[in-house]
Amino acid sequence: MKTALTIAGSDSGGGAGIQADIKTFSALGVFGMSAITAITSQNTVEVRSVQLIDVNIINDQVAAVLEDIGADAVKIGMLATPDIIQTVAQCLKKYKPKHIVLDPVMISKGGHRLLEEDTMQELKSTLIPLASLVTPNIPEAEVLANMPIHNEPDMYEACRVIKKLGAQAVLIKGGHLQGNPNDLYYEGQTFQLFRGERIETKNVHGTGCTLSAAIAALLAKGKEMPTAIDEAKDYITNAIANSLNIGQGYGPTHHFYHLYECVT
Ligand SMILES: Nc1ncnc2c1ncn2[C@@H]1O[C@H](COP(=O)(O)OP(=O)(O)O)[C@@H](O)[C@H]1O
Ligand SMILES: Cc1ncc(COP(=O)(O)OP(=O)(O)O)c(N)n1
Repeated sequence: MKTALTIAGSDSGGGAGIQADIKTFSALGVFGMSAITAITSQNTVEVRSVQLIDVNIINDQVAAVLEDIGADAVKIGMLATPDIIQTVAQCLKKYKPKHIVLDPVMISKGGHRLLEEDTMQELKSTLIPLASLVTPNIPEAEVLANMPIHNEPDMYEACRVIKKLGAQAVLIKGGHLQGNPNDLYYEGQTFQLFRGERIETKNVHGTGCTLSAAIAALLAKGKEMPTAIDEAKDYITNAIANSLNIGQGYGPTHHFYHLYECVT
């Protein structure tokens, strides 16, 4: 049984964060474990409050898991402060997991900041260089690349800029652009565009979390990076197509166990 550890925030609404990650790991046949960095009180409409977890508790969660069980892949989500980023980076340097997928969560779909202002530089200098893959959406890529992204050609330039921050590879997700949601992968030599067809739905809460968790799970299962991204793209597309109409706002993308057959 392959294992994956998510180091991220808790979403009480169940659609994003460690809840989305664990559901995705399980749906893809990987044993999921979690180290919680923040407790968020949220639903499909809003984030009502956030309680950050003490860095010593974050460190202990990661150490407890990696010293006993280990992890074939690590997925990183919401890390709200420089101290939390430094703590997680120290753990990654100590335990050296083979695959590290970093989803640079900054703002929730409902517009709530999940990353404090002074944390961006720490993310760039301390954490991104440790990542096997960093998976920004368009707004996050604009911040990381310090440039506007209006179209796919801009995505190519932004990939080059973000790659220079030190990650082994970059995947800029195209869902926030007009037109089809194509995602662009760049590992420093060549580009690969993973094409999608837009599904008209408001139920896109947690799509980024779910995609990065699916990539981590598939890497844990031994898939090469482009294959992992390709199969994770199929997974998230199916999840969106089968998403749940629950709550008043952005519904969650549903995690079907039968999707497991779609990507194996
Ligand atoms: N309406 C949609 N239909 C199909 N795929 C989508 C849709 N919106 C986003 N995606 C895909 O879902 C994943 C998450 O993308 P995106 O929404 O851009 O990131 P985030 O959820 O982090 O904001 C990407 O693979 C993207 O191409
Ligand atoms: C605890 C927590 N982590 C991440 C998010 C981001 O989820 P969402 O707002 O749906 O954005 P994407 O996952 O689609 O990038 C969150 N809301 N809460």
